[in-house]
Amino acid sequence: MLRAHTVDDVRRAEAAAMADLPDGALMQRAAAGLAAAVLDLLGGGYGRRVLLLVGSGDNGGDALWAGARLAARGVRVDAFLLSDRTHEAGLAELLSAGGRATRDLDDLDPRPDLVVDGIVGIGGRPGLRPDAVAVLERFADVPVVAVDVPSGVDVDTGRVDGPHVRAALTVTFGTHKVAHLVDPASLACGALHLVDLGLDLGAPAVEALQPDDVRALLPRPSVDAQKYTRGVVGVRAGSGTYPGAALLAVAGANTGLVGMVRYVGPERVADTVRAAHPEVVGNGRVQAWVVGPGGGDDAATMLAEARADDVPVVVDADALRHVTGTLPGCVLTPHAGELAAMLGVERDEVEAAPLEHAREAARRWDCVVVLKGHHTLVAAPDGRVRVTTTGLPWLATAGAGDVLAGLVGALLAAGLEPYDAASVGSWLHGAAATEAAAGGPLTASRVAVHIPQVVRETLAPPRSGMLG
Ligand SMILES: NC(=O)C1=CN([C@@H]2O[C@H](COP(=O)(O)OP(=O)(O)OC[C@H]3O[C@@H](n4cnc5c(N)ncnc54)[C@H](O)[C@@H]3O)[C@@H](O)[C@H]2O)[C@@H](O)CC1
Ligand SMILES: [K+]
Repeated sequence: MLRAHTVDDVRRAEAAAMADLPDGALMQRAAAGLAAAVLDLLGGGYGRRVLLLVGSGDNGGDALWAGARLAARGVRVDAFLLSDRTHEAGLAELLSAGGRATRDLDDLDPRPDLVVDGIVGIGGRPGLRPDAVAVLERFADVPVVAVDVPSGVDVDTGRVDGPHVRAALTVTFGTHKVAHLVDPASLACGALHLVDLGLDLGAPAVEALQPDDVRALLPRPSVDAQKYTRGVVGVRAGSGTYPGAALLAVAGANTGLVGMVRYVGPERVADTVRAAHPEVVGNGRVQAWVVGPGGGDDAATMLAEARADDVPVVVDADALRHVTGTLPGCVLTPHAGELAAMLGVERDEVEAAPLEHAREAARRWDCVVVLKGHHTLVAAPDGRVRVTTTGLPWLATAGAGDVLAGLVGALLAAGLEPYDAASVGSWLHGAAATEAAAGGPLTASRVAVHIPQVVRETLAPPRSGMLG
């Protein structure tokens, strides 16, 4: 599991660790990891040129100590000091290693290979001051390595309300922070590299499933499995106007993860579904329903009928408009626009603070909420949040959500808890999209086709090491 903690969590863990360590030991670990990552990115040391942007706090200290290590490896290191206050020991170390420091923009090496953003870290307020904006603009074409977090983002919420750094790589310390995983800040981080500090941290604020976690959670048939014991999922979707949504939701449900798939909808649509998926049968008992894709005016009835069965329901698309009371045990799968309409706010507000809105929705409707986006969020009513880091921008395509709803429904019917069904479904959906795209465009139908292959690869035992 990839875990992200709040600033308070990190401060507490760092204080506990520092009580047992010599002064500055954590900063040395951080700086060593940062310097190694920068050397890796530069492809070597001697002759390379690095510009450090140094703020007043320990984030600047990390940059200076790492800069000293780089200078010792033959890198030309210029430090631009953004404040009258500078980490003194770090600055002295940089200068004695042969680095240079200035407060004058015109004194800087005009052509650095890399900028290191040590403006602010977890102690920073969101936004950047004009001097930081000016230097970033001057070197706008140079890749940036962010120290701990891209300066200017709101570390605990992932909001980006003002100017901020856009990094090619973020080297973080001790644990991931919320901003690394949650949009829109996650979009400013580039690749992530975690340097271990040996911190003892508690429960994370948000987490992201990794292949091992998905492997452990994925349902698989027991040796004496029958189709009914493996779970039956029902899909109520599609209408005369949107027959394709039914096909896609059924495609997402019918990937072999359950024993049986039922479809309930207009006869003409049912014929099309059966023609494409001959295994699919009609109405009957199910362990979970998927309701809403392409439902149009029938969505309210679809939701009421599914709810009458007293099994978990995945509520998607048109059915989301008909959610009234709480839905314990169910899963809502809105995109930002749909969630905004449900909460009575503007879409922009949801996009600016998806974590806050997903959490609020999960609390309000007392169910799991999947807020779809670049990094889809899965929020549980008890406050837990998982972030999906699989997938790619090509997945922003019509019908992809229908496939996801069907897939999550199948995992619910197979017996996963709603939080696991939603997060595992979202993870598989993203991974299947990446396989389907193979570096190029994709369509929603192709995502469904690739799900079994992703399940196969995920279930395969990890390759053994030398001792394995
Ligand atoms: N606490 C620890 O044990 C460790 C901290 N480390 C580093 O220390 C960082 C935290 O250091 P600090 O607590 O000193 O805080 P920061 O260095 O993140 O920033 C705080 C300083 O920046 C100023 N500031 C706040 N917002 C600003 C803004 N928007 N623009 C310009 N200046 C602003 C503040 O006045 C304050 O002086 C971490 O992010 C990490 O890089 C690492 O060395 C690992 C160990
Ligand atoms: K930074």
